[in-house]
Amino acid sequence: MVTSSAPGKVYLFGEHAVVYGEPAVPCAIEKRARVTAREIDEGLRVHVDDLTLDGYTVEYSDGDGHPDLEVDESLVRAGVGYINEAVSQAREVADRPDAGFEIVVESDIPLGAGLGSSAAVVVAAIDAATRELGVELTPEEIADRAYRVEYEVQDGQASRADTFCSAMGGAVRVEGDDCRRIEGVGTLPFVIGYDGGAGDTGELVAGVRQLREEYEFAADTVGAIGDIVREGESVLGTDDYEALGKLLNFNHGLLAALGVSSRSLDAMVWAAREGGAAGAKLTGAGGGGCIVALDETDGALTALRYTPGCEDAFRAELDTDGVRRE
Ligand SMILES: Nc1ncnc2c1ncn2[C@@H]1O[C@H](COP(=O)(O)OP(=O)(O)OP(=O)(O)O)[C@@H](O)[C@H]1O
Ligand SMILES: C[C@@](O)(CCO)CC(=O)[O-]
Repeated sequence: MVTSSAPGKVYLFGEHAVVYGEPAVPCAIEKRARVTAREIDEGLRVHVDDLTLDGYTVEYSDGDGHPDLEVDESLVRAGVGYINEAVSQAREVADRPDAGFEIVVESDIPLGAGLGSSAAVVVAAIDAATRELGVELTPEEIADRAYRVEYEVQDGQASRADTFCSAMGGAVRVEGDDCRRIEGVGTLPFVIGYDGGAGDTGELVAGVRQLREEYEFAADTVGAIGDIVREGESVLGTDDYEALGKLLNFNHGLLAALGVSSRSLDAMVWAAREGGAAGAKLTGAGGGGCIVALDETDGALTALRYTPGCEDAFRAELDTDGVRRE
């Protein structure tokens, strides 16, 4: 039996624009998904705890119905898809097409909220299942296999950013197929606000695509996000949180212009800024979910906790570890 874990992430800069070949900088955070894999005679049994924040448990096997009636069927179907594909990757890598698995998934990362829950689950699952079959992949190989899973399950709507960041840990830079770790970043005082909701990544990406096709200035806006990322890279590692924060604020404004913010995300961004954060922006696909702020003091955290619509607020340090065996 092998247990592996992998971190979630926030985008310091560049979500959405990364879909059009601009660079992005996601950062791994100390919130993890843990997956345990045990080889069994045949088939696939999966136990999922915390599929929603309310902590339902779902159990299913190949071909079975889904006996848990309390969890939304589409959520279960999507969850099944990620695990099935991750297990297929492990079977292929080990050249064991018929290997059976019992898989247990536990995760601290809210779903569809911009913190990369699916990537963390897939990365941890591939690592645990391959090790259980006696094969050890490098983090880069796991990142590549996990990207193929996300690409498959999300119908081609996936960049390499989430999976590469989760596998490698730390701050990373992704531009098309070019993925690398950014060394020497030091600490980043992330504060996260969560509105309890989620966004539909596919729909939000499609909305930006449409705007980009309709208006040249929307295409320019996407390009300007790329400029912010390039500027941000030169500030990373200097501990100049004020300069970084200003760029976070600018990035949020452009994402809002592209229509991917929401009332509750904007409210949390403003609460964090007024609480003293150096800057704040939505993270991930948007529409609902999480914002990320930079704040060394407790000001933004306290302000978020008193903000109507903010369900949870917490600190999440940069996690320099990527996928690891527990
Ligand atoms: N603990 C878990 N157990 C099983 N499946 C999970 C778990 N966490 C996430 N998933 C799967 O990942 C899906 C969410 O992935 P999605 O890509 O929509 O959002 P995200 O990765 O959380 O956020 P974002 O891509 O905006 O950063 C869930 O609907 C579920 O299918
Ligand atoms: C919106 C997006 O840029 C980030 C979602 O986490 C989509 C992607 O890169 O796959």
